[in-house]
Amino acid sequence: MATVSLKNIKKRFGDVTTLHGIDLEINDGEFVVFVGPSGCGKTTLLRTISGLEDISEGELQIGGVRMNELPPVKRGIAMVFQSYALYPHMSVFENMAFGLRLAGMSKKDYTPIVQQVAKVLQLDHLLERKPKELSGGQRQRVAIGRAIVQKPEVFLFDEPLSNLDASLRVQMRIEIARLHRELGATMIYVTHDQVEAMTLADRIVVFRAGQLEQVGTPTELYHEPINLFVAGFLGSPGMNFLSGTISSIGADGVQVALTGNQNVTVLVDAAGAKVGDAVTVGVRPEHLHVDLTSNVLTGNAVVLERLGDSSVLYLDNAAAKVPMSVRMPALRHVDIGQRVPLGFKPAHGYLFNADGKAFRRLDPLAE
Ligand SMILES: Nc1ncnc2c1ncn2[C@@H]1O[C@H](COP(=O)(O)OP(=O)(O)OP(=O)(O)O)[C@@H](O)[C@H]1O
Repeated sequence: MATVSLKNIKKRFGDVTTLHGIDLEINDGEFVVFVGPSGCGKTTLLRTISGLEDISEGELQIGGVRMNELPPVKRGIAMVFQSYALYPHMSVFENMAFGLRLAGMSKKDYTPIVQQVAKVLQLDHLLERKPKELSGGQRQRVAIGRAIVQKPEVFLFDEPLSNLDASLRVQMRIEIARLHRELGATMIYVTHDQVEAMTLADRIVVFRAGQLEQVGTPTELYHEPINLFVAGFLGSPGMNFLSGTISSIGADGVQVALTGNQNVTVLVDAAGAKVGDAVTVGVRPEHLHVDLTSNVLTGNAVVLERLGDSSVLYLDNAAAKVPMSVRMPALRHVDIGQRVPLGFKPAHGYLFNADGKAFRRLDPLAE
């Protein structure tokens, strides 16, 4: 059983505290993705789990056994880094076999293991090559293969795909998802890539300044973020935020008077709110449409980005601090400077109080 249990984990570098008491239970076989802004402690936490960094306070258990004092090789984990960290003078075969050889396994015993994993990763025809004779994607497959041959119970990935080009990233992402299914191992994965987080994770952990902000399935975090920070962090382009005050509260939702004489209704549970409260309305770019006549917001087009499969239009709006983004059909044309009215359904809106805490949405998965 490779559960990973973090109990009040703290990490200090000298006087500076980087992790402020992390509590997290990861299930056997679960795929957990860590996300958060640069410097929030994701890599540090991964390194404390692996044993590359000491834990200043708290307890780490893997499979129910305390790991704090054990060296990395005794923890049943393998780590894959962004930089691949392959030995340049060794062949692919030797790189993949390195850990097994170090553990004292004979060549006769490790050769079939390396060959079998190389086959799964489509590296079998490259075993004699040196890392410099490989593409980035092939090198990262060697690094992953080197981890797999050790049959770890827990894989730790630190931005493993960030050095690859876009199409290779997609291929490798699919490969990692397949490996997770086939190996059934527990995986902890750090990334800055929204798509990797949303598609690979059973659960996503959002970090902020050395603390857990929210833990949940990708769907929960996307549709029911607990606060403005999580709402703004997941989604690309990010959620639009519009400031205003509550003008009425009824059974069909909360009405908000937005800056700039715009009135919208958002379908949320208004517990704790009262008329006159300052609030922030959130709307995702994909939920704003030109043909909707409810909750109309009007903006002046400033930039139209054509992405091929769709376009993103940016508009100035009196209630938004930064230009609002709107996902548009690929070929729709909008002139820069044109005034564009956009509506959204009340069920698609989000509402946050003055402290940034989200009100509970009444129909979070509404089409
Ligand atoms: N060895 C170290 N000594 C001192 N401070 C460190 C050390 N390693 C990390 N830190 C600090 O700890 C904080 C967290 O760093 P960490 O690399 O874990 O962040 P991260 O969330 O992984 O960031 P990124 O997404 O940019 O990789 C940073 O402020 C960093 O400067």
